[in-house]
Amino acid sequence: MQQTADQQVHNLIRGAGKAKGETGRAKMDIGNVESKQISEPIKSEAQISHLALDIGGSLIKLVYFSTNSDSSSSSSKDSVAVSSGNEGRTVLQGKLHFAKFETAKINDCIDFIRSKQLRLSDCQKHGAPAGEKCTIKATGGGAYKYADLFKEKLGICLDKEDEMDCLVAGSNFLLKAVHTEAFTYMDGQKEFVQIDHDDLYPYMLVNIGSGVSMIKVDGPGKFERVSGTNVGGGTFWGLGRLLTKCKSFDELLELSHRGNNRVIDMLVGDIYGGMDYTKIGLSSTTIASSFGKAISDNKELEDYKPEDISRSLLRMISNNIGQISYLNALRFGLKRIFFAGFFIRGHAYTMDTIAVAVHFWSKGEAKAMFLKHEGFLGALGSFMSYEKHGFLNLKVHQLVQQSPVDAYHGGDKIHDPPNGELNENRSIDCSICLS
Ligand SMILES: Nc1ncnc2c1ncn2[C@@H]1O[C@H](COP(=O)(O)OP(=O)(O)OP(=O)(O)O)[C@@H](O)[C@H]1O
Ligand SMILES: CC(C)(CO)[C@@H](O)C(=O)NCCC(=O)O
Repeated sequence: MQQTADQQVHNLIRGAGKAKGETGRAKMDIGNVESKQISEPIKSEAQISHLALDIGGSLIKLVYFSTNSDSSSSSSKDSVAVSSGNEGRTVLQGKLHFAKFETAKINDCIDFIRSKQLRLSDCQKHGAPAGEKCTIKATGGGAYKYADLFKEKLGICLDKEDEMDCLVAGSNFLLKAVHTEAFTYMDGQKEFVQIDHDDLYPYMLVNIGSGVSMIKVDGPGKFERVSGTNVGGGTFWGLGRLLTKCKSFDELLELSHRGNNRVIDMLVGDIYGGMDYTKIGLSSTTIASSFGKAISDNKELEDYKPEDISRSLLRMISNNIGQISYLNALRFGLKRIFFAGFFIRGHAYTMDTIAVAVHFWSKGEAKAMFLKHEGFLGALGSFMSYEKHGFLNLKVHQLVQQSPVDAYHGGDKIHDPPNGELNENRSIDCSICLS
């Protein structure tokens, strides 16, 4: 059922603890979380509950709730018993936090969770029958692949949630609850999009992870994965690594800033002697063939600058995804396409290329939009699926651009994306209501 504007922040989430008869709180600490310093001393205390995971082909995403701990580590100070509409329930004020790790470095993620002291004993302390394992919600292929590893190393069972369900739940939640979530990006201009909650559906969700999923969303829990492509973020990073010898995704992305794709791409003008092909609407600067110049240049790979290769590759993949997305939106008459997934990284050139592709192929009819919490849809959806096990009501107060906790936030500390967006560092002020 669609929520009204006033109701939308009261998404009902049930905590796993309810099923076990506990209060839904587990005592955990926020530590120094530079992944290489996981075992460093804990810097600050906070009550953390309801950790959820999305374990993808490239990255592991974590979403967790912590109570405010600025003044005290006492849970009673942070939790507020609220009367109207919440009789008999405990309301915890706090933040939703986001962190990520490379899937190839899953042990860093496990160490991070361990540093939060999410212990089996906490689950049992709060009422889990002896012998019953501590469980956390998890989605993505890794929830299956790494289930035994989590059990073995942390004694934690992964309670698996469907990846597409979680992506859609996360997307619907963000679009309704965070009013500066969606934005357009064109010619270097970012513009926030006001979402009309009564006119959100249908829309196309394109999640660009390692691979790409295109999902037609018709309502809460109502969706169909209508297409996908294996040419996605994994392709950019994988091919880019081989072609440039870059050591990290961010280095590859960074390189693309300085590159000139025209050195490698064959343009319409290269074929038409510098002229436009006006009759079919192609300007001389349109890319006729990505990497096409490499066939005639008589150059070896080493003769090309890594930055030019990176830029051509990024352009090729972003353009292709934009085009396929639009063609699928066209199949279903969808005008709004939201792009998410960690491939985007709030990166100007990527967003611009996708937006131009959608604009070009739709002749301005369809609109590409991007999400601030782009890479965390699945993890958020996973977090929200706690509703299946108990009562927990999540209320978002506001989006905080840069949380104080960010100074020691989790995950692999990476360079700031070029446009200054720190997507994995955002936290959301909210409260959860336990009953
Ligand atoms: N620090 C990083 N390390 C590796 N890849 C990164 C990084 N930052 C962004 N990326 C990009 O994000 C992609 C992964 O995005 P995302 O986490 O949304 O997908 P995933 O869940 O890993 O993949 P899938 O859903 O296909 O299993 C990578 O393939 C890469 O293009
Ligand atoms: C396989 C998944 C769903 C895993 O997240 C993703 O990587 C994806 O959508 N890949 C594209 C597969 C395809 O439709 O061709």
